[in-house]
Amino acid sequence: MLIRNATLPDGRQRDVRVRGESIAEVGRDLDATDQHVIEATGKRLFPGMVDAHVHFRQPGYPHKETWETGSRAAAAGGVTTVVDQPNTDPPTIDGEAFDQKADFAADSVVDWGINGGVTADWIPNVLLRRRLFALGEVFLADSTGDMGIEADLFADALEAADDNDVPVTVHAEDADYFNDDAKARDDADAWSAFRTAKAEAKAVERACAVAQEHDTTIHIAHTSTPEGVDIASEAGMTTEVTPHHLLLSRRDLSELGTYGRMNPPLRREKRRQKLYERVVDGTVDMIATDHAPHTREEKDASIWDAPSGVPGVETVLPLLLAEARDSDSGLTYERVRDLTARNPADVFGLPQKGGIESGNDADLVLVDTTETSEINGERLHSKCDWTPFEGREAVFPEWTMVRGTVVYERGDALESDDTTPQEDVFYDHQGENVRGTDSERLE
Ligand SMILES: NC(=O)N[C@@H](CC(=O)O)C(=O)O
Ligand SMILES: [Zn+2]
Ligand SMILES: [Zn+2]
Repeated sequence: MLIRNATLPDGRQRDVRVRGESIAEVGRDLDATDQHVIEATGKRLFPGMVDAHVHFRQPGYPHKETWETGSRAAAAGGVTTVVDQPNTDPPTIDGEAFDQKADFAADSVVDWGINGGVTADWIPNVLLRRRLFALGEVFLADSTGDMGIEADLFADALEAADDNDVPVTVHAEDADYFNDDAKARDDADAWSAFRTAKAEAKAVERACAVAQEHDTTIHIAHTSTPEGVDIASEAGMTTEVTPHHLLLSRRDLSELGTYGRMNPPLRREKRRQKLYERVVDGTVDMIATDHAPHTREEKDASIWDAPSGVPGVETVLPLLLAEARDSDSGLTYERVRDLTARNPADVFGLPQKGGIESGNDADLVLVDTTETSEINGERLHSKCDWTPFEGREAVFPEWTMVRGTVVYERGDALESDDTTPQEDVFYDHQGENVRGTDSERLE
């Protein structure tokens, strides 16, 4: 197969030859004899996004999301690798729970990794011998799933992970710095007033100090404050930022209500802008969504009773591409590529992912950045039929390919002879564990 005359993120126009599951050649005027040609003139080709932080909710909460619906949403958003977090039921804290989740993940149309969780009941020796993507998110404070842990356990977990060469990701909030005065309020902003920016900064500081004591590195999940990013980056650790912390702030809460409740919470507009600067200038390593779907029924509660979390896996790359279209944002297409593909692949050690280079997996996304459309929650493919980004401009993929197989084609991008609107199409494809296959499972 030959993808002809695509514009790469750095602006070069190239043909890309896909053979089997891999990119065979990137060059100019490649021979198209006997090739299935996909015309890409005037369109941009990106490496598929590696989203290091999603919650696909199976096993345990299939009414919120399943591996089928979550991975379809990923594919429709140009995400070709997802990493699932451990706060499922059962939590992914032992070998059996890992294996059970891996069986569900077989429904995924995109490639995947599974993280292992840390609680007082975890079985490190067994868990760390599974093909884990990483240990984490290790919850330093309670979030959805109530998996918050004590300081001693964090240090033990770091040591165990280090001994097994498994990366560690951390949900860094410290409940000692939550502001109980906010509990007297019942407006949506009370959640942001309660889970303070300081609670994040303090937890990042402590987690980084423990990592340094153990002469190892950690990755801070969903950093929501410039303070948190700076502390982590100065300590030599890596960070991710979510699309909601990048693009939304406390100002949006009057409209979002409990649909804007997540952990860590939305911050003041000033902080959001400083976070954005750090995403632009390279201090932040990657964007990850923390895709955390909950149903409308669950979200329609008081600010203290509603569950924390917002979906994001289908809208992240489309939103970032819309930002990159706007030259005032400072965000370039190359930076978007680094934040969504190259850096997560580097940080988590996936040499075959993250770039349009010969030899890499053919994980590709074709987009037409000359046009935007408005995000509409009901048209998204997650079970969660709402989004905090309703109405925002976005650039959705025309198609998404995972290891050489087109897994998704957007309906209105398909050629059609009549005027009836075409449905989006998903194709059968079995995503693989990016850490290795079942048959290679270590015992
Ligand atoms: N971010 C959230 O607010 N919620 C996440 C858990 C988490 O990432 O902390 C969830 O699983 O719902
Ligand atoms: Zn978290
Ligand atoms: Zn999370």
